[in-house]
Amino acid sequence: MKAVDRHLADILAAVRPLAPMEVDIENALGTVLAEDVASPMPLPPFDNSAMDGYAVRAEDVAATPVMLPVIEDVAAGDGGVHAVGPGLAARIMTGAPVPAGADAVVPVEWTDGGTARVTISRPAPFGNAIRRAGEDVEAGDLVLRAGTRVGPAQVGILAGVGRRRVTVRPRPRVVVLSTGAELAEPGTPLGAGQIWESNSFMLAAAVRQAGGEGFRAGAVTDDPREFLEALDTQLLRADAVITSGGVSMGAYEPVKEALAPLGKVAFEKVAMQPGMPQGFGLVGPDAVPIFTLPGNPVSSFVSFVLFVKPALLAMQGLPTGPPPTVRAATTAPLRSPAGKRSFLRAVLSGEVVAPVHGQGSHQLAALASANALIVLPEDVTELPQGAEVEVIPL
Ligand SMILES: Nc1nc2c(c(=O)[nH]1)N[C@H]1C(S)=C(S)[C@@H](COP(=O)(O)OP(=O)(O)OC[C@H]3O[C@@H](n4cnc5c(N)ncnc54)[C@H](O)[C@@H]3O)O[C@H]1N2
Ligand code: MOO
Ligand SMILES: [Mg+2]
Repeated sequence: MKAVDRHLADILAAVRPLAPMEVDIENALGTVLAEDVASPMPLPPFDNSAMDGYAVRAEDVAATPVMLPVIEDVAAGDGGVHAVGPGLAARIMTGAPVPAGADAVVPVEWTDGGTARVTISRPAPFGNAIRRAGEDVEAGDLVLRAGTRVGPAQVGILAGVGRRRVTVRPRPRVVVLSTGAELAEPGTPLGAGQIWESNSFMLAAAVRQAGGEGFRAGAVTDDPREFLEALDTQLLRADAVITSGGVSMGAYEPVKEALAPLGKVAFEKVAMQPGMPQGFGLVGPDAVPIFTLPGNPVSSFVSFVLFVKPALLAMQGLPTGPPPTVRAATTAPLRSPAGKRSFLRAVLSGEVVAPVHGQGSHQLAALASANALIVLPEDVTELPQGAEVEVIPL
């Protein structure tokens, strides 16, 4: 059997970051920046008021109460603003440029709110309520680095430095193709021997959570020709393909039967539980990565976490590798088959981790009740309650 680490290493050696492309910042959410972004100018670009009030010279309001003539109103967006001379004030609004000569803003609450003249009841020290040019960013400063995942705040600063378009690595478009004659669409009635199809929904959601766009291509039956036709069509829009089912030792294994003869996908037994039957390769004229995951729902989920997600991160130009782990003490004794790495579904809370009831690779409800995977190494078969274990938070 192939080692888990070897299988991941082979996959990561074969996948490449997607080509960068320019997008409108409105479509940048969730992508990864492929360029460093600098600000062309200081932010704020000019000294401006932090409050609604009066722009004054601090020395003129050192002794209060004091009455000052108001020379004009300065609103946010005003251009040619007059200087504030000694003994004068300008009524100013939040975000408006601080007039030359003024060095403090008196909030309106400390005044009588006058328009022709204002009486100020409290001194405002030098610099009061003034936001200085360049306080956030100096001209030329990097505000975002290549490799940053774009969230709402990153979209905001892109706009804030005047960018409309930005170069990113796109979200990988991943087609999820399920196989199995027994599969019925959720929301439709079940026939005899049928179950509702869940893997394509779960895997498409996992793709989205990993920064990609997941497309469900629906389920095909156990006919390898039907599978190949569906694959051919889907390859046109896919940066990667995930299949579920049809890769084990049965008489009807459409994925294996269709792809094995083409010699592009290596079907292997990986030394893990669940998720032993695996396949990976590059298919079609564009050498699109394909992950052929086992059909048992928990097996396909664990396979995604271990192999597909790291590959999707690499395709987005992000640092990648095995899923990050933490350490915790198990609340129950644990068992694992010799020679296989086990991934037990568990609930992690702080320093302790409790395996959930139902560790079968078909037990999707048990998976849905878990928030972590306990990792038991290949050479471990038993651990007592309280032992420290490695845990993958989900
Ligand atoms: N003789 C052997 N039998 C099996 C072996 C083996 O080594 N020797 N391996 C077992 C293991 S481990 C796994 S995992 C499964 C993998 O099977 P396949 O990848 O071929 O998947 P299927 O046979 O199509 O389905 C397995 C199981 O999962 C259910 N399934 C499949 N697709 C979906 C879906 N989209 N949504 C919900 N459930 C799905 C399917 O009904 C089966 O119950 O093989 C073992 N057998
Ligand atoms: O390895 Mo299968 O993936 O246990 O159920
Ligand atoms: Mg099978």
